Amino acid sequence: MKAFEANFDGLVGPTHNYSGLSFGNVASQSNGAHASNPKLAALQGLQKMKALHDMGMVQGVLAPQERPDLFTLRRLGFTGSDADVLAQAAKEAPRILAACCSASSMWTANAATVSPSADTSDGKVHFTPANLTNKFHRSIEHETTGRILQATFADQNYFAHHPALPGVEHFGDEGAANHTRFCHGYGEQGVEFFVFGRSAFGSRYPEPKNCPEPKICLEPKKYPARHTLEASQAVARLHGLSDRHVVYAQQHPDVIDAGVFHNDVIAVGNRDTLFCHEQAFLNQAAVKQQLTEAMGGHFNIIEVPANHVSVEDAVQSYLFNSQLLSLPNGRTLLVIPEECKSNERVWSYLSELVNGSSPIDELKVFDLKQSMSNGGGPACLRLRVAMNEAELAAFNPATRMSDKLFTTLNDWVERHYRDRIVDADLADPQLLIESRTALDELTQILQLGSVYPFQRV
Ligand SMILES: N=C(N)NCCC[C@H](NC(=O)CCC(=O)O)C(=O)O
Repeated sequence: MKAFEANFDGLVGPTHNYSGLSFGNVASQSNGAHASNPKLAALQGLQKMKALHDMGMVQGVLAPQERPDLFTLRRLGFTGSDADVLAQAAKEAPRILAACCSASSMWTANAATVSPSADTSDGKVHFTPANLTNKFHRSIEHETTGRILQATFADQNYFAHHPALPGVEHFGDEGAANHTRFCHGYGEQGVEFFVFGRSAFGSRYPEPKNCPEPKICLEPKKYPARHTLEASQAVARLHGLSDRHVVYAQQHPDVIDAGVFHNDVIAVGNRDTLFCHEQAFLNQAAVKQQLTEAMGGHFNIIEVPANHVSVEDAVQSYLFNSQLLSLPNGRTLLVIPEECKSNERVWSYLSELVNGSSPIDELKVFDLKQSMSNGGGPACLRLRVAMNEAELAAFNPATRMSDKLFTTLNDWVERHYRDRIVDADLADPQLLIESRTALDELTQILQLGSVYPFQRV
């Protein structure tokens, strides 16, 4: 049976804004005071989804979340009417209000970890929503994310859904941004590659068996390591993966400290190819060896040297936060953000790459500035789900990109979204009403059912 790798992009929500919420994410920290344009952000995302659909790729849409998140604000003791809760939070705890208004669920690379059915012991596609514990504004996403995923991949004959891991730092899980599934064919047994930033139990307890030596569990010195080895091991266990088809690697602490807060900012993989920076991983030579062996010796590694592209250039341009796609015509495409074009060292490297003998045949550039200004590039915006034909026929067809859905969603954005949001707007009760009205209509368009807390009271 044929199999494909689908991309499910997160639709940018109506409250998309820059609040400087993510310590360790350079773009987020530097753009916190800027006004945002939610309408433009959503339209930019839809453009990319449609372009991939037009190229014959399987493209899906994952709905945004209910923001402002009144449910969480009430859990934190803010009371009264919705307007009272917003006013009280704005007055007493503006940073908590900002965190409850973030549209950060747009970056669906962090929505979950997905294991295709060819890799799992029960032969189903497994989803574990990421608990995203390291950042409060992200830690409130996973329950609704789980409901949206279950409404999108509902058929239990083909899809298995797990709850997020325990919401403590020991099991910090950032989802597919730190996970790559390599394979020789999307429908064949693959190799699942988990990248972690630290080991949570590595200090006082015996080293986890997968930590080859004590020094591997070095802590980053400046920025947080959001994802732990133990979280990755738990997901591999839950998904029923076989040990010899799983490889773990630690993100080099120095690149985390340079702003690589997820592995997909310094590496990307597809089928039998890994495209990464030469300083991405601790013990990179051993990691490459393990991957090559797990892939039966047939594995391409495009390793970018620091003297061509520095880690700083990689973080500034998001060169590796690109989508590495096998097109239906057999060619390999690299989808990159415009920032790659404006960085001359990166652009000259890429020009050599596609004109040389590398597996990458062509480039496609997108303007994703609204998302990029918060540290999210092409790869952040999508969750990859490899499916065979039976699974493709089983997922919610209303979420699959088409000419009709593209028109419907563009019209929906034009009608419901503001084109400017600044901090003060987050407490505006009118924004809450606009957001809920939009999302209620969206659950009809995507046929999701009542996935939002405001629909379930
Ligand atoms: N690389 C991947 N896969 N995802 C990018 C996530 C960016 C997100 N930014 C934010 O959440 C910024 C929100 C703000 O500051 O308003 C984060 O740091 O988690």
